[in-house]
Amino acid sequence: MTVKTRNISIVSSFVCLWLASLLASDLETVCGFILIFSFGILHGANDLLLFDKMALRKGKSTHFIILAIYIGLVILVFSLFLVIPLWALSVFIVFSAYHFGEQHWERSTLNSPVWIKKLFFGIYGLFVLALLFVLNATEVLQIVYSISSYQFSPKILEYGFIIISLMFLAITGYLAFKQKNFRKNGIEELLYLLVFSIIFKISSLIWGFAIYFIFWHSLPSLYDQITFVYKDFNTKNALAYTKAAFPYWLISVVAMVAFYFVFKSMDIFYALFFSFLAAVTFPHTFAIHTMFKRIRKGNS
Ligand SMILES: CC1=C(/C=C/C(C)=C/C=C/C(C)=C/C=O)C(C)(C)CCC1
Repeated sequence: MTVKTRNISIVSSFVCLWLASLLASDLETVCGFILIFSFGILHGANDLLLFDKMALRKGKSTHFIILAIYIGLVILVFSLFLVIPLWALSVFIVFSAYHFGEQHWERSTLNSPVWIKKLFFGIYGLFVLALLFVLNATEVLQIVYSISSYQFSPKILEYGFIIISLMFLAITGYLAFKQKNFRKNGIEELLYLLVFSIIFKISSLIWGFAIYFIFWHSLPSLYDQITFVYKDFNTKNALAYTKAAFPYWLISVVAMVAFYFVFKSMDIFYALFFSFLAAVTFPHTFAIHTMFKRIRKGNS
């Protein structure tokens, strides 16, 4: 994250927190979905453009091969949510955690072996998600039930939170001990975690998730993707990115709205929505991971 995007994230979070104190929880959820459907979906809608840009061989046939693999993967993951929902959900949470951690920490100079960095990205993301889940346990378990038909006790989330917190303490302790760079930003990062906890505690699940997902993940990611594809971030390039993403964004939003109106049940909608999010998240995580690798190598 750059200093500029981070400042935007901090200010927007406090504005949303203030909104949370004004809005009824149902309205918060509607606003949360509006944010997720706008910037959230947009930040993943150009994965095909990224894959095309990063492909070693360019051309129409490469584009169609990438498109076919992409569609195949999305259908496969979506189907896995129907057949083995708990496994699919667990893998989705681990992938998402890594993806959130990578976006948050990619720009900081951690001089550790690659595997420690990767482990740290994953544990950091898991810690943020565990905070969100444990502070909104009832709502989370209800959605997990609509996805998987398993009714877990809130204790599971509490134990999960304790285990992940211990892992997080161990790895941050190790990095703080080993690295001056890491210690330098430590207090600032801890304050962000405190801000996330307050947001997750005060907001409803979807609003809390949307605040983190949009302002701490999607907007910084959009900034990185636009800079990577068009070499510079400005209004013209942001518009070009949005134009390229528009057809994919529209298909996703129309599909989600159709799900809602066809099933007219919030439970089924949640199940379909998170399965859909997971299905597009797998190729997205891979696209962004490859993009960061290229940026580090200095060739885009
Ligand atoms: C909030 C939430 C969940 C997890 C969502 C996650 C993990 C989303 C990740 C999205 C990503 C990584 C998008 C792409 O960038 C559950 C457990 C499904 C159900 C309860 C509510």
